Amino acid sequence: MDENHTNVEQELAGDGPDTLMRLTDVWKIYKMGDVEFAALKGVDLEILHGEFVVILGPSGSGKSTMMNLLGCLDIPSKGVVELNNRDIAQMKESELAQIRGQLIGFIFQTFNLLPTLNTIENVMLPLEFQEADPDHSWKRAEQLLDIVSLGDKKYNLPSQLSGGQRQRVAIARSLAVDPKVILADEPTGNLDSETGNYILEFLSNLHQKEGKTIIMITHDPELTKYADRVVHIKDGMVDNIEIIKREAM
Ligand SMILES: Nc1ncnc2c1ncn2[C@@H]1O[C@H](COP(=O)(O)OP(=O)(O)OP(=O)(O)O)[C@@H](O)[C@H]1O
Repeated sequence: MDENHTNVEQELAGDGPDTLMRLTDVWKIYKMGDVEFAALKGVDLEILHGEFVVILGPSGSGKSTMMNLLGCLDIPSKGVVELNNRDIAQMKESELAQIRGQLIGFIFQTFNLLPTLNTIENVMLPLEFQEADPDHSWKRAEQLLDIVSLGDKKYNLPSQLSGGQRQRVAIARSLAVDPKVILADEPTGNLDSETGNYILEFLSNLHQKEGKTIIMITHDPELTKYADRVVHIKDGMVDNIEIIKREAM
């Protein structure tokens, strides 16, 4: 087994330190011709394995920029982003792709379902990328659709589902490879409050019962109620970090 392979296996197993991700003096500077814009300005942040962290900030504060770094979709202009103590800027693209495909489940505000694939095909997609056995993928997708109460909508196209149902398909898809981390960008942004609440409770359940690390990005303070910590960001900087102490349930 080569060294890179071993490293990815460790990343995926979550072996090692308590800290899943560490951002140290992270800057992201976008260049538009001669003009530069600093979207993140020296962010320091640690995310622990098994935490539910909400990153909260107004529009333009740098949340999506941060999500791209936490999701290993981008690297910083300055500073270091580490995943299990390894600098992501030093990893090969193939290794980052494997991490994105197996360690992290992504959920987006706009659901990002493929319109020409039906519900079960959308859920199976990440497994197909991992070249999983098709029978196994089908069974796993069926099981996940049952979990999100959409067992009877397997053959519907996304256009034949409500917004809340589409987001439940997207959640089932994000869980297909059983990732350790769920990265959710405004997951309830396009949903009414009742449906949004269902999605939030579902994520909280994944955190409490299955120990998944949940990183959720939002502008809405109402969505912080299940978080262990809330990271407030403002103008590309961490304004403060709030630790939520909940009554024992
Ligand atoms: N590719 C880019 N080129 C130039 N500037 C960018 C780019 N992407 C983002 N920005 C700028 O960086 C800042 C932070 O953007 P970002 O999308 O991270 O904010 P956000 O908090 O996610 O906002 P929203 O809640 O509105 O999605 C904004 O001022 C934005 O205009």
